[in-house]
Amino acid sequence: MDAALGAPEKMAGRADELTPMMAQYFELTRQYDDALVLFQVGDFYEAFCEAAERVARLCEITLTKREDSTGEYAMAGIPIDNAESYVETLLDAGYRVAIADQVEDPDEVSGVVERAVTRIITPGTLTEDELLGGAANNYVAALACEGSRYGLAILDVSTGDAYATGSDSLATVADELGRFDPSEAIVGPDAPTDPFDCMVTPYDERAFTAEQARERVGEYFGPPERLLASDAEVRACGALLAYAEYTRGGAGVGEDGRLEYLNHLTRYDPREYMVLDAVALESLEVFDRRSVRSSEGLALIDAVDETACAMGRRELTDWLRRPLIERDRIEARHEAVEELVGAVRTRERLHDRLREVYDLERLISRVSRGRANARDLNSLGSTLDVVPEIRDAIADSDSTKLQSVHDHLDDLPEIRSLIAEAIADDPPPELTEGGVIAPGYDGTLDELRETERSGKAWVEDLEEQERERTGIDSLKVGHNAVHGYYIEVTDANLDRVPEDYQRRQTLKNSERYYTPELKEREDEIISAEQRADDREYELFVEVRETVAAESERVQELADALAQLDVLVSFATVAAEFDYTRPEIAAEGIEIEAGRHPVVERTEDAFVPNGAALDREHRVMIVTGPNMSGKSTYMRQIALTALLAQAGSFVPAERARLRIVDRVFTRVGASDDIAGGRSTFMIEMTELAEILEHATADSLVLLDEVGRGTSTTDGLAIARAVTEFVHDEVGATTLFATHHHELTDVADELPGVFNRHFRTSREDGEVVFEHEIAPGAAEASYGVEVAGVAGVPETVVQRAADVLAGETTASADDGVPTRTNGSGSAPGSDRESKSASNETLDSAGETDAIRDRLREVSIAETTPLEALQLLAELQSEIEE
Ligand SMILES: Nc1ncnc2c1ncn2[C@@H]1O[C@H](COP(=O)(O)OP(=O)(O)OP(=O)(O)O)[C@@H](O)[C@H]1O
Repeated sequence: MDAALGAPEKMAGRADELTPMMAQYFELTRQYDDALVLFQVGDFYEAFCEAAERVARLCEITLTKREDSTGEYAMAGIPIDNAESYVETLLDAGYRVAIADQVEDPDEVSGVVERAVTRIITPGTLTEDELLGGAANNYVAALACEGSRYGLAILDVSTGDAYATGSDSLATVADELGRFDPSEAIVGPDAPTDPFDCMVTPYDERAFTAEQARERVGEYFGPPERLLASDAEVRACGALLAYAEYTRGGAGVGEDGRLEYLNHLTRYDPREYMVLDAVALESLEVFDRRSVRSSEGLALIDAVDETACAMGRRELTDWLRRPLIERDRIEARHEAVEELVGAVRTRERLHDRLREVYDLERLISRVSRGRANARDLNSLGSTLDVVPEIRDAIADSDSTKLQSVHDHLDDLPEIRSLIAEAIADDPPPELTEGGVIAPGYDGTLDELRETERSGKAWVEDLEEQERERTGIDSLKVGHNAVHGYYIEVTDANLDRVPEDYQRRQTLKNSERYYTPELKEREDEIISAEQRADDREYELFVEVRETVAAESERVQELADALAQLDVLVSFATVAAEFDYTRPEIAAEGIEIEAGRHPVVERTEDAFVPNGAALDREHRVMIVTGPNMSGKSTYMRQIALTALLAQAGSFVPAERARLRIVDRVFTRVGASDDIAGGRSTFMIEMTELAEILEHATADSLVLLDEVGRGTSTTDGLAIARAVTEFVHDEVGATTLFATHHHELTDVADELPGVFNRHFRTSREDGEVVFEHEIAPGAAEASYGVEVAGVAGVPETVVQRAADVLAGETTASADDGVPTRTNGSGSAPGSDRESKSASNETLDSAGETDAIRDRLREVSIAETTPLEALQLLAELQSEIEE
């Protein structure tokens, strides 16, 4: 157990003697023993004992100590005003943070102020806007297991987005987690933690019991069996709701403990969407640009994001993460986009209006949690104000999708006018200091403000009056926070001070007075002001509760606006970058002049390429030198399918696409040095996954499979995989390879065909044309590309010599030779130059090295070990 968590040992020993404040701290640390308790003492959040040491070290703040009659305790304090950055540091270090606020006004109690945990901040349940990076969703997940069935629930506490799904396969659960990428997870008893890539903690087992879970799900979403498919799902959902309530620590939770803004759950079957596992999302660079290949930091989402509001951006993320597989739904989106592409003015108007839309999902969540201020309500109000115009703009649309959005655009008229009438125009962020309620909304408040105003006006006139009465021209009337109103007279005029003046304060060169009447007015002003402020707060809370009661309608509106924003965004991108509406077909992938949506933005002269695959031509072997464009081409086909199924138009002149159930990728291996898995091992694991799960409806991208091992093994594996994919799986497959021998398979298997990337030579240099053409490439040009990439000339020349020598030598060795069309490498003019090559002929040495290499088990060798071996072999040769 981490010593920084739970009740400090030092206090446990003398629990009965602790001062009342420390006793409170002790009790809270005992109760919230899985979180670091930050305990409010005035303007600071304090931690004590081991927790203080940990906080001080992590947050780099000074460790002090507190001494009282019971002893000395280490103490570290975080200033409340900028607690966020410190809390973030603690979360990053893997802690949950329980915030224990003072829940009583210290001025109003004698003795120790009551404190309570008002929220527990955890990575997956953040709602503090400052800590949430921008518009993106932040998810917490729960996994439960019942027999062989897994149930997964996912929730964004800041927006109320909730999902549930289930499967018999842990791999499917892992794929779904790959889509959502949660930042925290809780797991039920018996549920595995290995599919998670985030902070995972077991949580109170009781919350996972069927009985408790069923009850809780019922409270939020109605009868569980109407919504969820298995007990495992119910248990995951119930536990997740319990956890979300727990982290709210009672604040902003309804009377019955409910989080009122959570009232909609999307239950889906993983099979309702195109499956995109974490490997595919990463290698296609859908959300993050991780590899060095794609240019200038753009991911797919950046290339197609013209959304106007934060909700739209989140919705777009969701559509790209879960592309559809139902033809009708896909075509409904295309139809809407088509209509918006054609209606330029409407589209622009919609975009402009949507920019005025605030993040309703987060606003309503703040409203329900009792954390919204008057500015938030005004933001909600101004968003509702633009809804009628948005609704009008699509009122006459033909598209059924736009019509359905239209029907959900409810501007909540009563809430809109309530906010307009009740909330002041430019309110302060605080709620207790007045200025939040508009004049005219409440008679009592207006009277109080009038009393305050007329009192102040009387005071303002007083200076002039008293100057006249006393004849003292320099007399001043002023106010300060400590002494209130006063009349100030300089020492030179003290002899003219009237009798009814009573001394209030003596300054260096003057005296300050008050009169009984001034005092009376002052009391009136203060009391009216105080009562008005209290009244405002009371009214505000009433308004906020009325709005909270409509959270479900606000969420529906938010959802409609978000969908519209994505459709408008797709249409804007389509118009600006010349995308076309894909035709959804029963069979085949036919693309004319297709482009890579990201690379085309950064490559000045992007060369469009087509593709034609169908049942008779289902496996395309793509050859061509390094850098000729193979990877770009394969990804562009997958991205075209993904975009089309997300509902977007696609970057091509024409596209006819079948629906794909899953995209598999095995492209570019990255070393997993920390995990101790070799490149080859990763490659084979991913390959195994593909071969096991791909179906005839899948799209499979294989990039240089078999690269991490010897040429012979690599070729053998590549060939076997091609045959298996062709014969057994039947998936539409693109296979980029440097094994030219693989292109021979096209002659043997009917569904396999060759394409290559054209290159030409200009002044002895390779020129990449980036154009795909029928048939196989002639050779790989690897050595020339090394030259283009800046490898020193001597090395390139040496490589050219070795290559020529090897080609000759290998024929004698029985190692497979290149069998491209002409039977000789395109650099055949080099062969004569390297006739005197000496490297590969000292037989004994070569044999010894070969033997050692043969003994190496590549699958079990880490990159570091491989480097070591290489170094040893090199030194042997040198000796
Ligand atoms: N159709 C195209 N038009 C213009 N430029 C392109 C095109 N396709 C690719 N490129 C450019 O060529 C570069 C190399 O492309 P890519 O990585 O796809 O080549 P490759 O053949 O897969 O290389 P390797 O065999 O080394 O993996 C890319 O960075 C890209 O900028």
